[in-house]
Amino acid sequence: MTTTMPAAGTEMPIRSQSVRTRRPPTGTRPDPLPRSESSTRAEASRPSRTRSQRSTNAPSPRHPQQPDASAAPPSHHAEEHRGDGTSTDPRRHHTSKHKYRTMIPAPSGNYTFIKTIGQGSMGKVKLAKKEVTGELVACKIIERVSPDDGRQSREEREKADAAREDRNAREAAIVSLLNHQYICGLRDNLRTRWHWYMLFEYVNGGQMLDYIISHGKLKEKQARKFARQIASAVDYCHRNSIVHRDLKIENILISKTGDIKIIDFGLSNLFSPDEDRKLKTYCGSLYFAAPELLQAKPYTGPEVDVWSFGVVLFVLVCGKVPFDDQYMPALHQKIKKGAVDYPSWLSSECKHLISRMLVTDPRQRATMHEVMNHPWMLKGYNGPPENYLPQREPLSLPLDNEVIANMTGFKFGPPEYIREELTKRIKSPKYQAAVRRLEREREQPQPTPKDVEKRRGFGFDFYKRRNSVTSRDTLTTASSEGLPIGDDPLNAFDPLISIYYLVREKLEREREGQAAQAGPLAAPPKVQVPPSPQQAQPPPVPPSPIVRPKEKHSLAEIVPPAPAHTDGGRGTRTRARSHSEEQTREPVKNGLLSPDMIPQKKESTAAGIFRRLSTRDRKKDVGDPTGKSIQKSVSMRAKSLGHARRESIQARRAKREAEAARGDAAPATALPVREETDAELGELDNDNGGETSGGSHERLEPEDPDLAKPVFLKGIFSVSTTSTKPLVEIRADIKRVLRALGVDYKEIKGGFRCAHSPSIAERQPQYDRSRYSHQSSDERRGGGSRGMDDGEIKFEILIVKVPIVSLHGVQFKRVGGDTWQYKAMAEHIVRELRL
Ligand SMILES: Nc1ncnc2c1ncn2[C@@H]1O[C@H](COP(=O)(O)OP(=O)(O)OP(=O)(O)O)[C@@H](O)[C@H]1O
Repeated sequence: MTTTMPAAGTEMPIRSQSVRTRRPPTGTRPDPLPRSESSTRAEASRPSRTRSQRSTNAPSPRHPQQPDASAAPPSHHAEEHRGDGTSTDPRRHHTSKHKYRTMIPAPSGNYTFIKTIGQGSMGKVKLAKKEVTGELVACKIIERVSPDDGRQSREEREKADAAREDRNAREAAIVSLLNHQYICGLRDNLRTRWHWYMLFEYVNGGQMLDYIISHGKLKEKQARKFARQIASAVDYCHRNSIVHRDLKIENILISKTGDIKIIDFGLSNLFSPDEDRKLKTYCGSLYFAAPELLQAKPYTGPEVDVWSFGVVLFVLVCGKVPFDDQYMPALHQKIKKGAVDYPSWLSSECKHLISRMLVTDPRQRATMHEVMNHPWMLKGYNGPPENYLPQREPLSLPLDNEVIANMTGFKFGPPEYIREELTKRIKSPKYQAAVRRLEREREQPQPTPKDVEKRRGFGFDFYKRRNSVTSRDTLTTASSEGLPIGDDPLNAFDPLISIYYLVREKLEREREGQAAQAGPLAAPPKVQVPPSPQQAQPPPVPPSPIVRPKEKHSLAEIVPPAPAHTDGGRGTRTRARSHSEEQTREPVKNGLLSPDMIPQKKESTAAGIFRRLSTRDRKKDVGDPTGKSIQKSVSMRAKSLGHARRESIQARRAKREAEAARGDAAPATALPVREETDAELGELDNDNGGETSGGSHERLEPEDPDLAKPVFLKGIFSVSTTSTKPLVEIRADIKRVLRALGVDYKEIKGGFRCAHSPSIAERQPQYDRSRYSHQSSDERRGGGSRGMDDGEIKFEILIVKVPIVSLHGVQFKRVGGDTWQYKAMAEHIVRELRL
């Protein structure tokens, strides 16, 4: 296929690792510029607006995906003052204590910031509340302009800013189109003169990383549940020609229902099956980066996600990364060699799956199809994970103008050009041949369940190495149907076609939403599309209504007459099965489930997950031969909600008292969920969580009695330890340990906000740019000194109150900084606390 489209392969280089080269302290040498910056020169040279134009801060309402074209990156020397009293001079802006506004006027309504909940290399992530509805969102704030710190010339800064602008627009465009239950959804998107504000659904169950720090590795059954959800989301992306490129444990959050949500599409891009449109940006976290990225080899896309997914899976089941070294060149070598030490207690199936994903030769590496159909993934389920891809038909002419007009954010060019290119692709012999092949398949009689099993790989010998794989079928069979990418006209045939589908589906969703708001009579009936033979999978099920992942489920959909663990049995495209895996598997406890009980069902599901997560095999922890398993002591004390429920409160109390009297460690208790109310969240000061004075001196009782109050547990996964000690003592212990470890802290409501700059000896591999050939996260962001000092980690320690039983728990939450340094510090603190 000939093309001049800049869809894939001509992307902006981004960064190499997000574990994490932090911005160097001001005054260090400038980072080298990303390699392909030249392609954004046109963007960089875009004229800045006049003073009067610039004074209009709030953009006009527009399609959320569509950046505010009027908010062009400002001149670096512009200075002006906004209506909200903050200076818009970039230089002042970066030094001002009050960097960000307290409210943002997004297209769908105003949002008020509550507090900072995360810090990435892009900037801060703040919890915000929509004024009208009270909905909580996570607002990712990305600066558009590098500060003038004297390290780069004006021209260099403008080039870097222009490249960053493209990447931000692409991230916003991609996340606004994705619609998947395991991908964090974009609620709103606003671009002002100085910032992008991306408002995502707030994922409030905590980070997967925190859970692993608290509890150690997961049982394989639990890891499988998460792995299937990750596979579902990744396959959905790949089939839409999108590669994430930054899959890592930090980018997996847990929702309140105990399901995963993938975040951070800041490094994602479109990919093409065409050999001549391979990607060339070497990005992602070093620990999770595929060896071909370290070798700067061009790649198609999906294969690098498969590698990172393999590392994530290893972390889930082992509680540590498979490749680790304090010395970065040695770490590089380990990754390139791909030699992994598998703990003896890992099942052979799990080992085999990971070893297929961590194959250094990308042509030999498992495809998503193989991963999703691997026996380990299928164990306990009737089939591979559902990818929740909507049903699609091949494209035909004429094309929809409205859809084309909304294909923005990817630098595809003007609508007429997109139309022309799409038309070319649809008329191309390759596309037409693919459509004919699909039609032939559809005309064939429905395959028997046995046939389908064979096709889906049940009969595939996963334990035999495939010797005869070609580059093409290895790299391109990301489809869970087994159709090579580039041969399937419906999925990942071409990035332009994929985006056309995604935009069309988004517009349909919006129309449906509007119709639903207008009332049930106005809502058009949903069309039931019979599945194609290709879509039909065993076991055969009666046709069900089409339901999108995020749509409300009818009672019938929520409570299917399916047996437990049946999520995968009906094919990867059968949208009727759009309820979550957990919902499917959760048995109906009695026959009396009524529609108004459905929300409670979700909560009980969450509790169920927690129960399963918490009942880990402690013996296996002890048997970790590597001695590196995370937080052994903590997990040894972990105890499940199931246990908590089974034991009477009185019995537990008596036991605790006896243990306390003996001086034993108190058992950690898995906790029922209680969400913070909006009112509680609102009590926290903006950005400082209600913090008071610095913690350089110890007070047994904080001056503000409110500070001493524990916060209620938020989410379901994060309590690392519990203690029978009085709250005052726990606080004093924490302060003692923090001081001993040289951690700066501030008391905030319910706990401590901490910052620490690890010593050289404490540091995980540091990414010395003079030796590391890839672009850093700083470069991804376009340079500048925003963010934390090199090596600094920020985290919170919250003392949470365990409802029902009178225990307190200590919860850690990374706010920013290197993940693995944070992990090491959190483990150290917990060890020292000896709760
Ligand atoms: N939707 C969300 N809900 C809750 N917390 C979130 C959400 N999105 C992000 N966060 C928090 O903010 C942190 C940083 O977010 P994110 O990874 O998107 O930013 P980033 O600047 O791209 O980071 P990185 O440097 O890792 O690329 C996350 O680790 C998480 O703790």
